[in-house]
Amino acid sequence: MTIKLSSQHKKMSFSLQKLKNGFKRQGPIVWCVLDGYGLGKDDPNVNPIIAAKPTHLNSLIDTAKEQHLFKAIRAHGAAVGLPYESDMGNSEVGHNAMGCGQIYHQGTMLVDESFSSGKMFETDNWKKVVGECGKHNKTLHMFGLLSDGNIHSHMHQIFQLIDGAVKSSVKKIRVHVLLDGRDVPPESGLVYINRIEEKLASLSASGVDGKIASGGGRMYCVMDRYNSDWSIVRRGWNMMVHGHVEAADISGFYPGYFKTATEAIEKCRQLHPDKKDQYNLPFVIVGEDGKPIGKMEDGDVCINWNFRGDRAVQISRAFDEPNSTFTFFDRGVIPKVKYAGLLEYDTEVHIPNTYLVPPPEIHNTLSEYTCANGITAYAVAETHKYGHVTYFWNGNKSGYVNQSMELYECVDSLPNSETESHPEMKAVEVTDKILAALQSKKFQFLRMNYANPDMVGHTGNFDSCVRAVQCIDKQVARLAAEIEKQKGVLIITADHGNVEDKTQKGDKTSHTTADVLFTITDYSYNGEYTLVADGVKPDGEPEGPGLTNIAATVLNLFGFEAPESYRKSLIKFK
Ligand SMILES: O=C(O)[C@@H](CO)OP(=O)(O)O
Ligand SMILES: [Mn+2]
Ligand SMILES: [Mn+2]
Repeated sequence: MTIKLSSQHKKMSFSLQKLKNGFKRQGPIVWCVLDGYGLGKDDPNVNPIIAAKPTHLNSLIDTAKEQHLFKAIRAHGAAVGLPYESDMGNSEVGHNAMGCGQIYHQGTMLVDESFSSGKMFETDNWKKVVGECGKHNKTLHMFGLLSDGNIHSHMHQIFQLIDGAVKSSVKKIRVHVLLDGRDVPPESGLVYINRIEEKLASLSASGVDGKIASGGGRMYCVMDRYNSDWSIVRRGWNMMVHGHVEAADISGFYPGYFKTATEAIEKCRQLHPDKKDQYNLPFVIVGEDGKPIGKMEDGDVCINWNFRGDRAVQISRAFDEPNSTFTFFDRGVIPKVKYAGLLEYDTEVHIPNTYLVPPPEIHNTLSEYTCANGITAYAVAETHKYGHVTYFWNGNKSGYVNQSMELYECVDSLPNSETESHPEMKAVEVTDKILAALQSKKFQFLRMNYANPDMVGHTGNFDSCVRAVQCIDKQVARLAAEIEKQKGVLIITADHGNVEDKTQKGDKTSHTTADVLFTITDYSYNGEYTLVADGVKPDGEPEGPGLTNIAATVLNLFGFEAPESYRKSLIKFK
């Protein structure tokens, strides 16, 4: 697929032209994202959505289909700025795409480009960080998600970093591995461990001592997001920086300190067969003398190889910030380590201080246009997805676009570990919040995210997935009833697939490449428009439709022409 890219640097004026035909919807417009709700097979044995029989959602979809206000749209691969058609969608690229109406080369693509051209290895930051490490014979530490899921990280990029470090004369590398099991099969960790161990062993031919120094599951060590649970970051910090496993994670059966990563993972699986890679207990590798082989020392360097920001921000703060602002846990004696992220993770508050590849510069977001054109906006989600409808939505910037025009609200999530047993999560409370916002009549444009289909989808548990879908079905009915009362518009879509493709065995935990639904329920619909017909591409575009076409569609519903730089609206006026 050839994709015309948005200019990365062009800034536009934000005032919009009114539609020439005078069309405009008066009521509130609500954009509801069902996170991870893809269009799957019509088979209740593999698709929890079919098994759940979501009657309210189905009836909204059926009506939209009759009115030609329903489409299946693309949410993966090139349509959201990812390098390969085999790349499943994810929340970052999906919410970026929905929130900016344009296709940008996403982080992983920018990393691939700057690694393969060799550009990154010539940058001042690379020389300052890794070059100096080689020159002064210090240890290079590297950590991140050990995976080729291409959502937070990719193995081939990790290997390219290692090769680059060897070329820059680094002689000692210590790797801290976070097991995935969420973007790749749930118990595939040892496959990736073997691959990286082989790679590290091959370095000895060049006189480089490379070893795994510590590790643990991504959802239990390091990769928290949106300040949901700082103990996850603390556990990871202690194992990676201090070579220390916390007492609560140690038992007679699982001593926490091991000779090899494989031994640690196998022990953990015996102890907790239900936990799988994502929740693997932390482990630290020790040498013959029983001492950790990869504690961080003054003068060492540490690279975070994850390119995606949400789960990289908190650990970056732990490395970068002084005690005066970092109050989340006691970091102990902090070694003077030079830290670099693969990308800049938050482009508004600039986290981390040092990064290796410039991130996508997402300009001209929908929020900038709505704020500039007098449209008041509201956003809500529970903690696990709060940043998705704010930070990702606004192009990886964490603050408000215009606080006098917007309100963002967050409902506290339950801990991750309770998602499987409480698949209802906080959907009721999120709905309560948006209903209150609607009833306040303060907002014209309201967006929200139901976390359940995605978060429960990641547990792989089929029955929990069915309950998750049934729960959001009820909540969507509550939401729709209020929007109907206010003669507003309800848009339902999803950022990528996940929940629609599961097994009874529970061994499918990842996102998918499925298309997602796009449905408009317009409670003052009078046949004035439809969506572009099936098989027809949005105006003059070579491909599509996809998530990036929604923003222009929404601006049309507000009575505006979409800006030139946006992917085309899906609306056809009669
Ligand atoms: O949990 C996450 O970090 C990702 C999967 O790695 O899911 P999502 O993109 O839906 O946030
Ligand atoms: Mn998502
Ligand atoms: Mn997900």
